[in-house]
Amino acid sequence: MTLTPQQGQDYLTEHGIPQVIESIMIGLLHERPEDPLTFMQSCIEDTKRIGGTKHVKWDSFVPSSPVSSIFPSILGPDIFKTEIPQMTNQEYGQLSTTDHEHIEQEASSEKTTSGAMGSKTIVFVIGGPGSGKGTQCERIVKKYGFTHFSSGDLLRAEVASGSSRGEELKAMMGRGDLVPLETILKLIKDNIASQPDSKGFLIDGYPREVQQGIEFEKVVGSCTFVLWVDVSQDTMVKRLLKRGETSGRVDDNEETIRKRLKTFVDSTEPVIKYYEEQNKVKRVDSERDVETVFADVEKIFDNLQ
Ligand SMILES: Nc1ncnc2c1ncn2[C@@H]1O[C@H](COP(=O)(O)OP(=O)(O)O)[C@@H](O)[C@H]1O
Ligand SMILES: O=c1ccn([C@@H]2O[C@H](COP(=O)(O)OP(=O)(O)O)[C@@H](O)[C@H]2O)c(=O)[nH]1
Repeated sequence: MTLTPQQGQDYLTEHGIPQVIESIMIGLLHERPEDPLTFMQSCIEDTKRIGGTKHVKWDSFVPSSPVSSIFPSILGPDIFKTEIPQMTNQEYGQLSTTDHEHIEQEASSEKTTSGAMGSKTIVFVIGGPGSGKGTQCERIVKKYGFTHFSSGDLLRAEVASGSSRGEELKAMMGRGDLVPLETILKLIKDNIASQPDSKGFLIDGYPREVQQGIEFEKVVGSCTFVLWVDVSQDTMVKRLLKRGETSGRVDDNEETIRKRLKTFVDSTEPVIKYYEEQNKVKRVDSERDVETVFADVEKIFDNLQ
């Protein structure tokens, strides 16, 4: 069969191949491994594990990314005639050179947190919007004394602080989009570092996408298990609309709720699959009343003691 150049290009683009190859090249340039073939092989395996080429970002194969902005310029913007893949929400590309340098410094200092975590318990609490994550976390904190960080609350505090990023973050959250990985990871990492005596951490509403989990485990520490607060979409919508009557949240409205549910299905459900493959997921059925759900949560945490 004869293949026109256009058909060839379409085939590659449809399967997300140029982005993956570019990302692998960026990873190779950053890491310069002695055995590049093994490195490339593990990038392909990672791509399969995170659910396919569409989940690969430009810095997916760069440990403690983001890296220096020199990489895109080394490769040139038109390799394979595609755009250089940007970090989530194209945020990285919009930052200034000074921001890039600052983030790079932060990324290297992030590596130090990892050792300090030792064998502390880290629980990722995952579930759709309004599934009851915060409600169960509150009870876990009371009974088991863990330190609770809600990623959404950290972002809302950042917005409320009036920082320069606040308005941008507010707009992203108002649309039900995910904020850039680096932003939320830095907030969580700094908060964890501020609690050196904690016996363990509940990270509520994070990771929202597989790459967030991978980066967290690289720079902070290994996740002990994932608590999956599972409930139907109908129930989530009902609870969120009810919460919206008093929460004052910009995203507790029908249109944004629909978008958040889609983000959950597209980006966060693969996280559950990723950790299920590592046998790390503990599911609770949150369709029932709060105390009945918590009775199941207690069984999980009692087993940790
Ligand atoms: N098991 C439950 N049964 C009924 N309502 C619940 C239950 N769990 C949480 N809620 C209510 O649903 C809403 C969303 O819960 P929340 O904990 O804020 O969810 P999330 O943190 O997952 O967004 C809140 O108004 C909460 O009071
Ligand atoms: O790691 C995170 C956590 C939250 N968000 C943003 O914050 C919003 C609210 O998140 P939260 O966890 O507070 O709410 P939920 O939707 O789970 O009730 C999300 O829709 C996202 O826009 C994000 O981008 N990354």
